[in-house]
Amino acid sequence: MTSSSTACATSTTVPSSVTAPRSAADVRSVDEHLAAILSSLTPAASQTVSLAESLGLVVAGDVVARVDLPGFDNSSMDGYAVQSVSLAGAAARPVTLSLVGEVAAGDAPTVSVGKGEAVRIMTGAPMPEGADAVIAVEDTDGAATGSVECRAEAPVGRFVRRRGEDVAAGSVVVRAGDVVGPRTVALLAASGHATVDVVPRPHVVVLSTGAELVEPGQPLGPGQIHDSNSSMLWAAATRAGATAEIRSAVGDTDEELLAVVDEVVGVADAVVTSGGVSMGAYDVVKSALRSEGVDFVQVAMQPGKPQGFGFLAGPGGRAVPLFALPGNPVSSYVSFEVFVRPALRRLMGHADPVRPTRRAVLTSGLRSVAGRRQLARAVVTTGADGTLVAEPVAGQGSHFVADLSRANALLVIAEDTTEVGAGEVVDAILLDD
Ligand SMILES: Nc1nc2c(c(=O)[nH]1)N[C@H]1C(S)=C(S)[C@@H](COP(=O)(O)OP(=O)(O)OC[C@H]3O[C@@H](n4cnc5c(N)ncnc54)[C@H](O)[C@@H]3O)O[C@H]1N2
Ligand code: MOO
Repeated sequence: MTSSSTACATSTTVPSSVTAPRSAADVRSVDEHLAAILSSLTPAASQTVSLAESLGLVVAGDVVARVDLPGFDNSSMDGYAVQSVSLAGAAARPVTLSLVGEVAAGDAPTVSVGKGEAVRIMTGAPMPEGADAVIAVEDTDGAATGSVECRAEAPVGRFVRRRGEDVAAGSVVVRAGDVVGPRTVALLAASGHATVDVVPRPHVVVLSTGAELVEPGQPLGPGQIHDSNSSMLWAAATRAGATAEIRSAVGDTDEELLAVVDEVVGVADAVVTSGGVSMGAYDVVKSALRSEGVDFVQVAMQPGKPQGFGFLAGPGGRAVPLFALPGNPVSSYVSFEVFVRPALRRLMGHADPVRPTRRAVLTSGLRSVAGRRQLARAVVTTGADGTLVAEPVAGQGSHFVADLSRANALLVIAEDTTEVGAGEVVDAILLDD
């Protein structure tokens, strides 16, 4: 593997900001580290995908309607297409019209409607020539042949859906930057599109390191633990909109890790590792990848202090971003939320890739280390008056997986705050989309 300093990609280049000057003692603020990551990434080149593959993706260019919507004047009711004048006074004294034909949805009408005549018509069927209104079947005797007795008037345009009244052919229906949702898909399909140009999902490879790790479900030996970070990061990447795969946990030697990394840069648009980034004797990610273009820094946050980020040289000069997250499960998750999710959303073309914060009232106080932004796990609920209420989970240590699992929010306690009391209002990042 070559150093990323020589890497170069068409859509992703290695920017100077990745290695931008840091604050004293190699400590970066959360905002500095996030800004360095985001400014180094650009959205992937667009791809044309079927509507079935487009859900949740960002539209790459304006889309123009190929047809008018509705495409033709048609009835919004099952009933009879008539000339409005034929039914003058019908509310007071029923009027009988002669039935001259029938038109169903999907038919091309062959009859026209004159004064004193009616054509039986179904919802969505094209209006026959000459008709300018529809009387609903409920206001008639419901006849299918011969003549129909009508007991209501039908002003011009009654129950008629006009061609182009929703969308005119040639007008923009979906804009670049829109995120495809169920309603977008409906509009694209209705306006003549089977495919759409989108920014594709990045493919994320998740790698966990540590000789103590055993696959979930396997028996544990002395000192061993189940690898929970791989599943967690896979799920988080998938939830963020990426596709993701797990490579089995890697041991604690540089050679092992480098061999796996060398292989995955061929298939990954981003690599996320967990573990091996702090000060220990076996912190393999740091020791193996430092010389491969990954920058290891301390970020002024808790949890998630040790972080690595950089670009690996992939095939064809592709620069593949690598996020080296700390191994403690809570630190790993919080790091993903704070740095990796926004990065993946940036690669996917989202204009604002960072989750918004909401204001929430604390139910109990929290202490925080001076100089570090704390991202405390909490359960946020909506109070009776609509305000958000945040209950910090009991276990705020980086190993409390059960409390992490219960939480649905991260509370942001600023770097210069060492204590917040019950009843105070704090910023909360809600984690469930
Ligand atoms: N002397 C110091 N020690 C530590 C420091 C420090 O500044 N000086 N920082 C601490 C902080 S903060 C963190 S966070 C951790 C980060 O450690 P690593 O990223 O090197 O992670 P490991 O040592 O590999 O593991 C830490 C912890 O997490 C468990 N782990 C690791 N991978 C997984 C996984 N895939 N699934 C579940 N659990 C995992 C591992 O067994 C350890 O218990 O360093 C502190 N130490
Ligand atoms: O910062 Mo570590 O990530 O506290 O647990």
